[in-house]
Order: sequence, then C-alpha cells, then structure tokens
Amino acid sequence: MNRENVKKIGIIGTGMIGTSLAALTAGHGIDTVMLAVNEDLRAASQKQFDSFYADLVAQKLINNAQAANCAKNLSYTLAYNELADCDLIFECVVERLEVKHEVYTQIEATCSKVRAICSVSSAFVVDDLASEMTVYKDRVIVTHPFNPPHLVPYFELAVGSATNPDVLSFAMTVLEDLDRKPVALKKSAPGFIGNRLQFALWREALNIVDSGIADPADVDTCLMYSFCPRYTSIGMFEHFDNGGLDLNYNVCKTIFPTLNNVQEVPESVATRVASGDLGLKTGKGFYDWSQKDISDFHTRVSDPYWRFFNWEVPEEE
Ligand SMILES: NC(=O)C1=CN([C@@H]2O[C@H](COP(=O)(O)OP(=O)(O)OC[C@H]3O[C@@H](n4cnc5c(N)ncnc54)[C@H](O)[C@@H]3O)[C@@H](O)[C@H]2O)C=CC1
Ligand SMILES: O=C(O)[C@@H](O)C(=O)[C@H](O)[C@@H](O)CO
Repeated sequence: MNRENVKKIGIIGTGMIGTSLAALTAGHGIDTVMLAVNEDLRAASQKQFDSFYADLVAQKLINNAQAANCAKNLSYTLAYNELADCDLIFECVVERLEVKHEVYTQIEATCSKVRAICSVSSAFVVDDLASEMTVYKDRVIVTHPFNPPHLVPYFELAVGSATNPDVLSFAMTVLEDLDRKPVALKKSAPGFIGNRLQFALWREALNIVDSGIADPADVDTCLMYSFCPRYTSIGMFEHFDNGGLDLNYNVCKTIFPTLNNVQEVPESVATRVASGDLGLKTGKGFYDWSQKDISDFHTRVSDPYWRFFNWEVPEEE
C-alpha cells in the first residue's frame, strides 16, 4: 500500500459495507476509524470484522499474526471529531438521502482536512447527495462497491457537477492502492453501471416470478447454472460478438417488446417491505431463511471472490 496518498481513513456507518471496507483499509495498513451510532452497533461491527479475518485465515490467504497486525489499524468512535484528521471518508450509512445529508453536514462542520467524501450509495447521484452541502460540495464522489468490497475488486466511481477533478484522481489512486478495480463513469446515472445492469435483471426476474413463469428458486438456479458464470471470464459484449450480432438482432426483435419496463417498485418487493419481511435480517423475504443453511449461504457469498485476493499483508509493523 502506497501510504503517501492516504494516512487515515474514516468510515461512517458500521454495517455490511462499512465493516467490509474497514477490513480492506485496515488490511492495507491504513489507520482506519469507524464512526458508530452506538456501542451495540460498534460491537456488532467488531464481531463482523473479526469474522471477515477468520475467513481469510481459514482460506489460508493470511495467517493469525497478519490478521492481528491488520486489526491494530482499526479503531471505533462515536464522535465526529475523531474523524477530523481523515484524508478520506467513506460514507456508508443507510440508503436514505436525508440521513446521508445529515452525515455530510456533520462532516462539513468537523472534517476540514478531508480530501474526498466517498459515498458508497447503491444508486444516488452525487448532485443529489451533495445538494444540501455548502462547504465541501466539490469533495463528494460516489465510489460504489459490491458486497463485500474487501473481496469484490470492482468499484464504480461517479462525480457530480461540482466535484473537483483532483478528487476523482485521488479516489481512483487510493482504490488502486487498495488492490481494487475502479472504473470511472464517463457520465453519471442513478445506479451507475453495475446496479443499472443488476436492477434491469432484477426487474425482469421479479416479472418472471410475478407473472407465474417460474418460482424464485428456479430463477436463482438459472442465474447460478447458466449464463452468470460465463461473465467471470468473458464479457457480455464479447459473448454477443462471439454469437453473432445477426442472431442477436433477431432475438432482440422477439424478446425486447415483451420485457417488463415497470417504473415503480414491483408489488412483490413493496408488499414484503410493508409486512416487515425484509429478507435474511428478518428471517423471511422471498425465501424462508429458517429453512436454509445460513452458514453455507455465507460461504457461497465469498466463494467466487477468493481468487481475486492479492493483498500484501505485513507479518508485523
Ligand atoms: N448491502 C449491499 O449489498 C450494498 C450496500 N451499498 C450501500 O452501502 C450503504 C450502506 O448499506 P449497508 O451497509 O448494506 O447498510 P447497513 O444497514 O448494513 O448499515 C447501515 C449503517 O448505517 C448506520 N447509520 C444509520 N444512520 C446513521 C447516521 N445518521 N450516522 C451514522 N451511521 C448511521 C447504521 O448504524 C448502520 O451501521 C448504502 O448506501 C447502500 O446502498 C452499496 C453496495 C452494496
Ligand atoms: O449488489 C451489490 O453488492 C451492490 O450493487 C448493491 O448496491 C446492493 O446489491 C444493493 O443494490 C442492495 O441490494
């Protein structure tokens, strides 16, 4: 890790993404401080952080001494003034614009040294994120990761109309130094690249289920055992060039008029959220998680990504 670029990173939000980012930055020798809302959430994040490193040791990617060495780089706080000397801050709070705005107001009041305020938002564009800011609007950028970012190399970066170009190059350099694969969008759009693709697929997957074509488990079987593994070694544009665009033309003509283009949140998601069936975290979503092996699921979440692990983790400082 070239620490010339960044000495201290702040992470606001101690959930799935924030804690995984902390594993990444602490694992690259960077002094990392996480801001938690309360002691319970701090403890939960510390437990998750330790579990990420236990998995890395179990995969024989690092040893216990290296894991202990990385853990030394992580600290927690409940106060913004502990972030005042951060060079970069990842904003990883809940995907609600008003909450993110509150966080940026706190950052503007406390963190004068920060060179980049990096939102991990799944969809909000920077101009909406920074809309209430008065001082550091030019330092806000989206650095959207995929879960879990300490294992998934790809990040997509998007700027706003006021973002200083130096902030983009700084964020790109920091993410490259963190052994990530950052892509800078030419033009920003809600959901960037990855989530626009993923949610176009998700909208059609929901349509297939809601229109009675197949059940969720069958759609998941299709995704896991048909074309998705292909895209771990060739790209979609490569694939369709390979198959011939004349064929592609004919198939587009047949399928495109029938694809779903709903603009609202589909009923099958809205009704579950309304009834509190939020998925694994409440025990029920599209699946009844009491009937599934959750430890096996967590193993399967990480399995495709161990091959990307390439950190140089020192044995000792
Ligand atoms: N879960 C995922 O697969 C991915 C999520 N994201 C994005 O990451 C961000 C966080 O999502 P998750 O980690 O999944 O959510 P999460 O619910 O696991 O964590 C959210 C965190 O925000 C904290 N928080 C809420 N209000 C706060 C406040 N006012 N000040 C400080 N902390 C506050 C909560 O305590 C919690 O630790 C969202 O913007 C989401 O769109 C991005 C990529 C993937
Ligand atoms: O899939 C991911 O890890 C990211 O693209 C996300 O932003 C999350 O999936 C998010 O869309 C919530 O499902």
